[in-house]
Amino acid sequence: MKVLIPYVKRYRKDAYIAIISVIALVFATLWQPRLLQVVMNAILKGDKATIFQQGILLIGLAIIGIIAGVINTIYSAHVALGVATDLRADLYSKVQSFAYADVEKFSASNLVVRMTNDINQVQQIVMAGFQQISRIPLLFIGAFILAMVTMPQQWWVLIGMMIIVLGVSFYSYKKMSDYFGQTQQNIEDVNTVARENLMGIRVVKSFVQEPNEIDKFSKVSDKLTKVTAKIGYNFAILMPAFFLTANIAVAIAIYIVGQNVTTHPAYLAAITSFISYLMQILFAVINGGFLMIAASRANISLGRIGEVMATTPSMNYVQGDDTPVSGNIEFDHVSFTYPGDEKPTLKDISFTVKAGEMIGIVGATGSGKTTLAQLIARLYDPDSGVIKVGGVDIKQLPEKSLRETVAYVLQRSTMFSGTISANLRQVKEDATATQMQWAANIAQASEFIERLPQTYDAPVEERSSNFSGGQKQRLSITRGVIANPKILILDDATSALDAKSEKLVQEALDKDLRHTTTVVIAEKISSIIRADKILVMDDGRVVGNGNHHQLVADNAVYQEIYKTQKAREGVK
Ligand SMILES: Nc1ncnc2c1ncn2[C@@H]1O[C@H](COP(=O)(O)OP(=O)(O)OP(=O)(O)O)[C@@H](O)[C@H]1O
Repeated sequence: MKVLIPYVKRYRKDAYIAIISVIALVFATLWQPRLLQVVMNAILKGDKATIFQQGILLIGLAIIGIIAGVINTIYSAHVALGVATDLRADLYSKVQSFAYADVEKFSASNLVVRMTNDINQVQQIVMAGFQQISRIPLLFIGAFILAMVTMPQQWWVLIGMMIIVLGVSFYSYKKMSDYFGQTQQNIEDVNTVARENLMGIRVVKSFVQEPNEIDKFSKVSDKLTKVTAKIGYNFAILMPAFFLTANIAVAIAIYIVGQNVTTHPAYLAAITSFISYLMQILFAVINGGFLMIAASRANISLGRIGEVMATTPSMNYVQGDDTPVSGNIEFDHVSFTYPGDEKPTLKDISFTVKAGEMIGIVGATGSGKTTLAQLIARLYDPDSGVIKVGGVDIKQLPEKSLRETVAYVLQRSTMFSGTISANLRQVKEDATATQMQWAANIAQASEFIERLPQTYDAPVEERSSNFSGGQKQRLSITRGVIANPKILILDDATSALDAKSEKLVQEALDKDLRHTTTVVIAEKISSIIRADKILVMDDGRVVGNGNHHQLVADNAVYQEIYKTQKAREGVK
């Protein structure tokens, strides 16, 4: 909970108002039974002046209580909303500072739950805290003292009731907070299964996986139901147990005091007041318990938020001015192991590419092509060796320089929801309509964009679901080339394009991005056949480096790939 203090301090004024108003509310609540007692006594005595005077006071006190309650709710909400908004913003900034590997470590969906569900829990506890935290002890102690003062002879009823009520509550709340901890985990499991299913709904439908998916979902959902039902049973027992205890205490008090009412009529007023205080004590205990449960849930959430906040990004960029670099690439004895893996994925890789050259990367699936490309874009840092871009170690390049130099187009990269132009302007802020057209022409995207009613201002849905696979790839290539990068990496980025379109993209790249170094990862040799240099990868190593003719002549792995594809596709 310490994490919250600096955030609450930012809303100091609202917090003070919330606390002062809650004190006024408690005062009004505690004083009402006392006044009622006075009014009742006056009624019994027929003292009209006191009835009138104290009656007005009673109404005034009730109004103060209502106003204080409203003010407290408003200002508690100000603090809670403010804290949640700031915490969410900080968490989001923190995640933005993460390296790709850090995001992978937590998983994207897990981070989303922390930024939404967990922040929500914290917001609720801050709200409840400012509404209840001072109210509960003040009400509890105040009502206890006033009940004692009102009917000191009934002290044992009060103490007896407190022991039973506190005992029952302690036992039940302890049990319930365990269940609430489990619920949190179960909700997360239900979320994960549902999200995975909905994101992969096409696969689910095409493989007729609905029954299996329903089965998977039912299992996690049943677990959640069971724990929730247990909480329900506990509540079902707890509430009547509380009220039974309170009612027994009240009944005992009435029985004992009732015997004296005929001789001491003032006891009637006192017992009314005494019962009100008993109810207030009960209210304090019940609310205190709920607050404890909410606090333990929020504590779990705060722990999860704190874990993200305490993570130091595994990659840092040097600060400094934008350093323009050329499109040369150099790998010098680079090896890389994925975090958590034992064996390296890339082993001792060395090669150089001159600015403006085209380099192809081929190799069996899983041989490390994408991993190598990711290292050029510095999504990961190598375990050993040096990667240079434009002659500069990429670890010495400010992030902005690297991003401006290297554009990375993935096979399944999606656009952000918004419009096509907004996506392009994320890469090149000041992109003009002509520049967008230029980029779309290269990617063979202008034809379908210009057929859309709003052309470049056409909407892009979440995960670009309103575009076909081929259109998504063309849009991604458009985004990749819009800023005229020094290095363009196309990671299987034309796989969904027909042969004719792919050829047109290649020709446009050759013509319009003549000075750009192009790194093309492809399954098909036809996509890289014209490259200045082709790297052949096998099990994390570069086992061939040359142009197509050289490799066909002397590289066994390349010959094998070429032969297989030639037979299948008729590659010349
Ligand atoms: N994020 C990751 N964490 C751990 N291991 C990974 C990760 N990404 C890839 N790998 C592993 O690294 C190896 C190389 O993967 P990579 O994606 O670089 O191969 P690739 O040659 O591009 O394959 P493909 O042609 O199928 O795309 C594989 O064995 C893969 O399982």
